This record gives sequence, C-alpha cells and structure tokens, in this order.
Amino acid sequence: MTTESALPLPRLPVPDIRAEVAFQHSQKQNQRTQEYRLRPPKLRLANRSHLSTCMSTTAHAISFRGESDGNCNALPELDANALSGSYDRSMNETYFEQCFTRLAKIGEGSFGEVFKVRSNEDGRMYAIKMSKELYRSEHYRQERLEEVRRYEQFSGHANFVQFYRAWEQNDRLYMQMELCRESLDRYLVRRRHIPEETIWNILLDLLLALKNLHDRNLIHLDIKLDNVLIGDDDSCKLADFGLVIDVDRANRHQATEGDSRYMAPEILQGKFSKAADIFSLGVAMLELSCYLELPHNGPLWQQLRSGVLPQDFMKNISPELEVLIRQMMSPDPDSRPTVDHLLSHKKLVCLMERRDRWKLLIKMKQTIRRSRRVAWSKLCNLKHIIFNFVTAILSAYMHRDATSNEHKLNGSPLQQHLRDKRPPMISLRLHASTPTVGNVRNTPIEFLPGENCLHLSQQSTPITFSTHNKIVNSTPVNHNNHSFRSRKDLTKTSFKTVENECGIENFNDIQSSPNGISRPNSFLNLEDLEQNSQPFVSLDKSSLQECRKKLFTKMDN
Ligand SMILES: Nc1ncnc2c1ncn2[C@@H]1O[C@H](COP(=O)(O)OP(=O)(O)OP(=O)(O)O)[C@@H](O)[C@H]1O
Ligand SMILES: [Mg+2]
Repeated sequence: MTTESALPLPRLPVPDIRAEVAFQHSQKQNQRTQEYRLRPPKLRLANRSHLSTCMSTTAHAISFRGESDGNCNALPELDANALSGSYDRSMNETYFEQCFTRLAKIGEGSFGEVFKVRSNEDGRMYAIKMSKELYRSEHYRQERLEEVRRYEQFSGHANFVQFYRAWEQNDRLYMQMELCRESLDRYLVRRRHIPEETIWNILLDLLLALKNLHDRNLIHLDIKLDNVLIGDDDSCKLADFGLVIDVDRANRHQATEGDSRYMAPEILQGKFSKAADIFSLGVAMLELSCYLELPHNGPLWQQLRSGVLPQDFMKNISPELEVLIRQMMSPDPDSRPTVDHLLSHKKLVCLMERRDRWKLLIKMKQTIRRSRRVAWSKLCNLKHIIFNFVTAILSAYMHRDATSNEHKLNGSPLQQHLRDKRPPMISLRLHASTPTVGNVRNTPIEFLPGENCLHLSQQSTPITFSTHNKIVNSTPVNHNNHSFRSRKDLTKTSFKTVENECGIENFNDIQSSPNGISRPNSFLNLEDLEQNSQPFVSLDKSSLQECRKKLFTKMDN
C-alpha cells in the first residue's frame, strides 16, 4: 500500500465533459473561446534546406496573378523588385517595419496575427496578416501561399475582402488587405440582438460570396462568424481562405478541418463537399439569430448534427428563417440545399430585387447629379453668351446715341457756351529732362527772363513758355524770394502767358490731342515741338500774335 501510494499515478487523458455536465445550450459568452481547430501537427525539426529562397532576409513579392488556370499548383515567381521603392534592402528592418506603421493588433487566428497599419507610402490604413509561425516545411509554405492565390482570385468582389499584395521575408508570409470595421463575431457580441432583417441581409451577402466559390468548384471549409468581416459600406465580406480546397483537383488528404463548432458531421468521415460549407453557414445563422454559445464537442455538438435544434432559443425567429436553418443544418449532406437553391428563396429574391432597385436608384441619382452639373455649366455658358450679346448690343446702341447727341450738341449755342466756360487745360509732351548745369541754352534763368518769369517755388508746377529761347519750362524757379503769389494768380498768369505766347486759341484743343500728352513737368523744346508737327502748337509769329489777340479778348470778357 505504501509503495502504491508512493508511486505517482500516470496521468490519463481527461475527456471534455463540460457540455455533458451542462447538457444544455447556453448563450454566447463575451470572452473569446479557445480555438478548436484540428490543426496539422507541428514539425519542429523539419529539414529547411529547401527553403533557401524564403529564408532570405530580403522581402520577396508573391503573386499568382497572370497565371493560367492549368498551372494553379505552381509556385509564383519571387520578385524582389515588385515591392515599393521606399524599401531599403540594406537596412536591418524588414519590409513590414520600413513601409508600415503598426497601429494595433486587431485579430488573431490559428495561422496568423492581423495588424491595423498605416502605409508610409500613401498614408492609408490597411490590415496586414502576418503568419504566426515560421515556415517549417515547403509543404507548409505552399499551404500558406495558397491563401494568397485565393485572396487574389476573389479580390474585387463586393463580398470578399479586397487584397493588395503579399510578400515573404524571414520565413514569414505577409498579406496586405483592406481594413474592415470588425468581424461578425465581434459585432454579435457587441450587439447581442441582431434584427432579422439584418440577418437575411447577412445571409444574402454570404450566399453571394459562397456562390462565387462554389461556381469555381472551390470549398471554403472555414465558414464562421470570425471569418466574416464587415466592410465600410456595411456589407459582409468573406475572409480567411487558408483552408480553401478545390473539389476536383485537391487531394482530399490535404484538406484540413475548420473550426469544430461549425464543422459538418460528414467531415469526420473525410467527406469534403460544398454541402459542408452550407452546413457551416447554417450554424453561423443559428448563432447569429439565437445568440447561442456553440458547443465544441460532446452531446450538444452531436445533437446539433442530428437535426435537433434548441427550440428555446429559436422561438424568437421567424418560421421562414427557422426552416431555412434546419434545411441547411440537415445531417444528410445530399438533402441540404445548394447555394443556388437558397438564393432562389422568395425572401432572398425579394431582398436582391430591392438591392438592385436601390443600386439602380443610386446610379440614377449619380447620373442625374452628373447631368445636372453638365447642364448647369452649359446654362452658365449660355447665360454668359447671352449677357455678352446683350451688353454688346447695348453698348453699341448707347455709343450711337452718345455720338448723335454729341453731333447735335456740337453746333448748339449751349455747347458753345459750355466749351467757353470750361477751365483752360493744357497737356504737352515731355521732350527733355532737367537741364545740366553749364549748358547755357538750357539754364532755367536763360529760359525764363523778364516778365515771363514765375516766382512759385512753393507751389505746384506751373507752365511757363518762353518763346525767346524756344524753350518751355515747367519747373518753378524762385526769382523773387520776397513775396508769395496766390495759386489763382499763378494759374491765370501762366495760362495767359502760354496762350499769349503760343497763340493757342483754346487749351481744350490741346488736351484733346491724339497723342495724349500729359501735364508738363520739365522742359519743352519748341523747335522739336514744331518739327514733331504737334497740331495744337503753332509756333510761327503770326499765329502767336493772333492767338494773343484772341486770348486777351476772351480773358477780358
Ligand atoms: N482585413 C481585415 N480587417 C479587419 N480585421 C481583420 C482582417 N482580416 C482579419 N481580421 C481579424 O483578424 C482575425 C484573424 O484573421 P484570419 O481569420 O484571417 O486569421 P487566421 O489565422 O487564418 O484565422 P483562423 O483561425 O480562422 O484560420 C479575424 O477573425 C478578424 O477579426
Ligand atoms: Mg480566421
């Protein structure tokens, strides 16, 4: 006895009897439950010599795009140059570390960890799935790369996650894809109750995704709420193609079972068919509509696979949905409906029609908005043309009116009177700049002798003509510093002098010269003026005399 008690008893494997003890379905728990995937065994001491290419520390892009269907088992070409230009191969950091900023870890499965990242290249957010374990064999690597092929194949469809690129470095696979809001599993835990209308919509999304796979003779084998992601547009997207197999070509022994909670019963007998996906989808719908904690094994697990569904939980769902779930979870794979059969369900047909109408409406709205924008710009153009046309007509009309009025007024006594009353103005052309000292001809004193000389140093520039020297000077020269004169006097004198000297009949005539001569502010050479044939300045003696006479008469008046 003593020897028996002294010896430690060998530990025997303990069966999981939790479900049997409870023997009752329970509500879904919030904490993440243990993974019950039947994973392939790990080969820790695998011969890795054949993995030389992927063991390289340099990142290599992986892509199956452009590959023909007949070559789908071949591995893709490794292209080190296909990765972004900002990647510096000489640095110690990996491509992932160099080109992305890791923001948070958003998920983890049995094969990979998923990070929310920001690309350093374009500043956008992405999700990057990094394989958890290092490549332990070439076979394992090929299995992982198969997921890249599938992601690439289905990327672009509204109900699959958008895929951007994949690369491998240091024995790991990285996949860059669209960042989704959350998984359906998290959504359910957060919301607890999901309205039935939403459940029908989710079912339709997943059936459309599944149709795409089944039409290509592919089976997903891992359909579960955790692998359905909700996109920014609220649509559900099927993700995680790690276990996808080709019904025709795949070696059945290669197939790996998915999560046991969603697994179809025939999988245990090694029967992999499209119907297995339908069963998993049925379980996911049951979980979604009843907020049920799915059993991983045990009698409850068996019950669900023998056609006995928890009535207590199902009393709140519509008979339509219940019937559909029962059909999908039928124990016999052959009696389960196909994707096409399910999609022909009247409720789903109705939903599809509504979506089509909605899409059409959105398209119409966009077309109307676009055409409205085009019409508006055309209208603006037309308005512009009309405006230009009207203004052109109006201005032509007004111009004609103004000209005829002017013609009429020109000869009238009123116009004559107005012209006489207008203050005399003069505009003359600038001919020379300030004279240089020493040049006798140009000295201001020489230019402005005797009576024509103005004493206006503090006042604005007057106009002074000196016919003696044939020079006109506008610069005030203060000869008499003893007294100031009023500006009025100055103007009078200056114009008197000018008219007097030049024989100009009316200063307005001068101003309206076609040469647009401005206010004189310096010297004018009258000879030049004469030579340049300015029509308003007549410098011959006789006209000056005449001008003088007329001006005096006018001034006196
Ligand atoms: N593109 C994405 N956007 C947001 N979250 C994501 C994205 N891809 C994956 N996830 C999150 O990461 C989790 C794990 O991702 P995924 O299922 O691809 O990994 P896995 O290792 O293949 O998982 P499994 O154990 O199901 O095989 C998902 O359940 C989801 O919550
Ligand atoms: Mg997953």
